[in-house]
Amino acid sequence: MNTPVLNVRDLVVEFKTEDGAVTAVNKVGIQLGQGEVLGLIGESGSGKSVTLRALLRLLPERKSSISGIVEVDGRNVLEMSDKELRAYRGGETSMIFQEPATAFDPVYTVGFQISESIRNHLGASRAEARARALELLKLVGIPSPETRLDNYPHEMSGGMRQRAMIALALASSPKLLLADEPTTALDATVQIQVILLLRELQRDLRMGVIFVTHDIGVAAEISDQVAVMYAGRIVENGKARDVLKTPHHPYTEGLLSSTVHGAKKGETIDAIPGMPPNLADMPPGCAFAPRCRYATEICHQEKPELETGANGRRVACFHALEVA
Ligand SMILES: Nc1ncnc2c1ncn2[C@@H]1O[C@H](COP(=O)(O)OP(=O)(O)OP(=O)(O)O)[C@@H](O)[C@H]1O
Repeated sequence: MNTPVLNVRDLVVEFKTEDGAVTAVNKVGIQLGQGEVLGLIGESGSGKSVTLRALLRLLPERKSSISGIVEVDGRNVLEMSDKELRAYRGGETSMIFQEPATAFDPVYTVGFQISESIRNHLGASRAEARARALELLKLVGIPSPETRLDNYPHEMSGGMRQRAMIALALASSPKLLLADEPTTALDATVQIQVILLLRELQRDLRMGVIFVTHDIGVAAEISDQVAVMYAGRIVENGKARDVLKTPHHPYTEGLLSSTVHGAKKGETIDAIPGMPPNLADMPPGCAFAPRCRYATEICHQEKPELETGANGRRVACFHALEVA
């Protein structure tokens, strides 16, 4: 791997709930090189969003705890002071969301908000920041950017707002971009355009990107490496083309065959029977065992570790060879 921009080790996130403590993210490790895209996939509730939020320490402080190592560009985010965190969020690391309304304040123009971010993070003058904001709107392919600079968020279409949010995320020249299903709310053609745009920007700007998606096709399109999450753990990780072509974990295999069957967002995945476990009541062995057609006795008793094999592929399954 080239210079690592992100090094995550043993990341654990616990929430205090009425049912007791639940571990939403369990010993997650991620290595991401400069200019590399990681596609993070898994069913709803598997811990993808919580992982991204943990990387920005955007979790309810009193109701959650984070431990492990999160190094961005060599600095441990979990040890940053409040002041350092304010500079880091939307600075070295930016995030884009499914719904741009979460990123923009409705009472200010888009241009003003992008300029403010440039001024805060890069210390530019007002005029410089506005000129750079204009460049960014052009870069993300917004037509008539001079006019659009003075638009309020609600004056833009969904696809355009999404592009504007990407411009906002790029305002600080981040090293790491976290994208949480940024195209799910868009219709299919706009989705493809936004994904191609992100891919192009990421290559040109050499950013590390974590891209969360339900959609295996999107993951295959955009990712260099893929990590598959199940019940808070990474169960498989490796080069995108290897993992998506020959999965070694039964869960990845199930996700892939459900895509082949044409399951769309919101449809039940018929290739994987049953439901993910309740985090407050986890089975003693492998969390996937109750739904797994390969499961044997050991799977119901012991948790498989994430083992590294050939080509850097990591898999947590006693039956990985059989699946492969
Ligand atoms: N503030 C919270 N308090 C308690 N539990 C939480 C909190 N936020 C998330 N969780 C739990 O953490 C688990 C992981 O949630 P997360 O949102 O990361 O899943 P996800 O994989 O991103 O799903 P989706 O694709 O639906 O966004 C879920 O079981 C969720 O209920």
